[in-house]
Amino acid sequence: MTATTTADLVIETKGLRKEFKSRQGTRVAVDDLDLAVPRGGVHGFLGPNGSGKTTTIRMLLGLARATSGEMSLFDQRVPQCLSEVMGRVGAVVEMPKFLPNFSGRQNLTILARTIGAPADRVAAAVETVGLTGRDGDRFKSYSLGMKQRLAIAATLLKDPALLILDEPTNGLDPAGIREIRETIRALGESGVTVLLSSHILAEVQQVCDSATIIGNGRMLASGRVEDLLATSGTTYLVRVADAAAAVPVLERGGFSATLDGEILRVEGSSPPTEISRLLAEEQIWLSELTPSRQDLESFFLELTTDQTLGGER
Ligand SMILES: Nc1ncnc2c1ncn2[C@@H]1O[C@H](COP(=O)(O)OP(=O)(O)OP(=O)(O)O)[C@@H](O)[C@H]1O
Repeated sequence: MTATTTADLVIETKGLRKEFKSRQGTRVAVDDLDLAVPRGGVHGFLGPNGSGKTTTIRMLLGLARATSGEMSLFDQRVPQCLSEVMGRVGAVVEMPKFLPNFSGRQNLTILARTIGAPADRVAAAVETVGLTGRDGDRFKSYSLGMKQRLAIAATLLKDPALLILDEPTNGLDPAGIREIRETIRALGESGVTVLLSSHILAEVQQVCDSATIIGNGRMLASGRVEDLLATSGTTYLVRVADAAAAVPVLERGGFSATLDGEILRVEGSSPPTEISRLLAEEQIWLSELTPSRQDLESFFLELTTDQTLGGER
């Protein structure tokens, strides 16, 4: 990861810890977490269920008290300076309470008035989340994905510099998931820093520029997504007409290639464009070249399987 100065960090935690005490004992939900979210783009906060993502977000937003450690938003200590920075932070941690019989637009207009945001932000927010055309429909007629997008639109009314979204695609169908992901991507590109919590590696891979992976409340890895994936040594699935002929070509080029039915599993440290170049030189044309999903996921699993999730300690 390239060196990042504190001033470039929108979110920073140092030694953050959260214990929940019960009659059964002490549950450590967040354990000595150093989180560093750079300014701009989408930062994934990736971890299996129960790994401490929501608890961390709740602490950052002043909704839960940290047992120990330090937190800053925009270089200002929180929760001490929360009132000074909250104007720049939008968050969707759970579905806000919208009025079911009012339209999406009416709900946003009421909210804009309540928080003193200019009325013209409503149309802009509706457009950003892709609800234009449906904003006049009653909230209660919205699909879960539309409700989620309205929740994001509500946070945009105050024109935040940082948007914190906790598992925004949970419970959505594939079309809803795609729409939310596109919205998040667009927000990241527009200059807003987005912290996207997710337990889905593919989601982080598709949407995020950088990511922090946690397991059992502890940081496991952090950095640019492409660097994290490079560490995992991606396997590529390659389909060509004559797979047997392709094996020695790839091996001469420094890759290891194994035949798996009609598909070649190709591994190596060079970029995938090198696979197509080597094969094309021998007049072997690719009909498919895809990163092996299983291997990308196994990286995540490798990091997280030893974690006894949510165990008492
Ligand atoms: N109020 C609470 N009291 C006791 N334990 C809690 C409380 N809130 C969270 N926990 C525990 O802390 C751990 C971390 O939970 P958290 O909700 O932060 O994880 P998460 O990564 O957000 O998971 P999910 O994706 O399932 O929401 C879990 O073991 C959870 O059971």
